[in-house]
Amino acid sequence: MTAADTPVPLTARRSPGLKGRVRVPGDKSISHRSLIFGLLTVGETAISGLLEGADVLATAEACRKLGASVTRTGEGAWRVNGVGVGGLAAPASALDFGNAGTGSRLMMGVVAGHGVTATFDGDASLRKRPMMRVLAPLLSMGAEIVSSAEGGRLPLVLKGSADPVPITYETPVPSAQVKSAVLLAGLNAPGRTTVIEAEATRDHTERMLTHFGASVSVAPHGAHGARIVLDGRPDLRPNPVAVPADPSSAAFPLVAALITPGSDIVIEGVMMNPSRTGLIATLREMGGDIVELDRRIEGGEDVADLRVRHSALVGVEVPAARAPSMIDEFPVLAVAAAFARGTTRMNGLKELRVKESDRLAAVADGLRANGVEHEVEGDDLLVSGLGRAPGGGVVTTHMDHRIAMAFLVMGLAADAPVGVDDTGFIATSFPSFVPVMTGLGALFD
Ligand SMILES: O=C(O)C1=C[C@@H](OP(=O)(O)O)[C@@H](O)[C@H](O)C1
Ligand SMILES: C=C(OP(=O)(O)O)C(=O)O
Repeated sequence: MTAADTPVPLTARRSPGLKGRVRVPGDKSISHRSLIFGLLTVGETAISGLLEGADVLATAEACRKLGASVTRTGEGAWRVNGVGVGGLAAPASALDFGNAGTGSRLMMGVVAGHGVTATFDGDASLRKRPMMRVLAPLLSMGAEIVSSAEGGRLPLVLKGSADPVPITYETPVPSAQVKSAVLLAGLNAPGRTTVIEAEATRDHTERMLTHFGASVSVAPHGAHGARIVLDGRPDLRPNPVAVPADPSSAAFPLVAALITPGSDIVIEGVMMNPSRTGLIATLREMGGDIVELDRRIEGGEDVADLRVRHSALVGVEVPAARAPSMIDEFPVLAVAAAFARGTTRMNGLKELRVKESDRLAAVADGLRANGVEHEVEGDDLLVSGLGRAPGGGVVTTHMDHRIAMAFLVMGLAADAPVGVDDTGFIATSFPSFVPVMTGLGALFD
């Protein structure tokens, strides 16, 4: 099963300066969570600005199978009537999460903390991804794996516990999905569930717990970490969610404008949550002209309109500690690095190997196909930028939306066109990518 039944290739070619104002779709992380919190709340949760991408639609369908009524009332406008913490229904058929790590792993946490059994499945990419990182703490909370593919992979049958054990869990990998799964299971545990992170990851679950009335505290832990403590069995209260624009999607027009001569664009309402702005910090260090206009609070998150102009970029070193705040942005940063002068060294990219594809390998292959000098040293990626990229390659996307979008961006400024073998998976996170980019003047064929 794939997002598109047959691959849809596309080529990007050298474009005139990008111009105009755009808004990218709602944040994927917050969209998944808004549906899941709607499921776990009795009463009606109204969501605006929901990302209507395939990943999030799969989560909506799973919420229905677990007992919620989920309806679309307009573009990005959704209503969820949930069952409340402890009230999950046993699903009558498998929960199919398609390409989505976030949806599947967060819902494993929800199921683990309820006395129901559910089958989790996904596409060929999701079936390859490690699930034991999430299942290990959930098993210690009382869940059981009834059956699974090798190594706890999907397809998987998970039996939850009606009376989960509150635990203290130190996450061995920097992963918001692992943290969130434990906290979601802990919602139905009688007592305090604690998650300790050595490196703090995106905090959308913690913020949403507070937004829905749970008692949760977050304290610093070590130099870069966090300690999160949740009181179990709250009565969550419905509260509307306004989903801000996704910084991980904004990254594509942003880098496109920086590398395409003559560009001057505005990207509206981009979420500026500090746990997500590592790319913007890095591009500014590289000399990127990114100006925040009208910084404000929308839907409980800092947002800003970003004015981005073509810039002469230079290579920089990206510290490993910054990786969690830009983990999905490395493919497009590698493209920006090709157009910079000098070497950009990106440290600590181990987690890229377990995304929709092995992104470290996929990015390296894409750079090679387009004549960009680079090296993978352990878990670090070094790109030797010449201020230009030869292009001329066709990139294998491996069912990975971010690989497809990153290399299409490269093609807008490369000497020769850049092709990607399949754009079908772009619909998982940014279904309007091609029209949004075309509206700015990007040339695709
Ligand atoms: O919690 C989330 O919403 C996400 C966490 C990250 O994954 P990891 O938890 O595996 O780092 C990120 O890559 C993913 O796109 C979304
Ligand atoms: C890694 C990603 O998503 P997920 O883990 O939800 O599949 C992503 O969107 O880049």
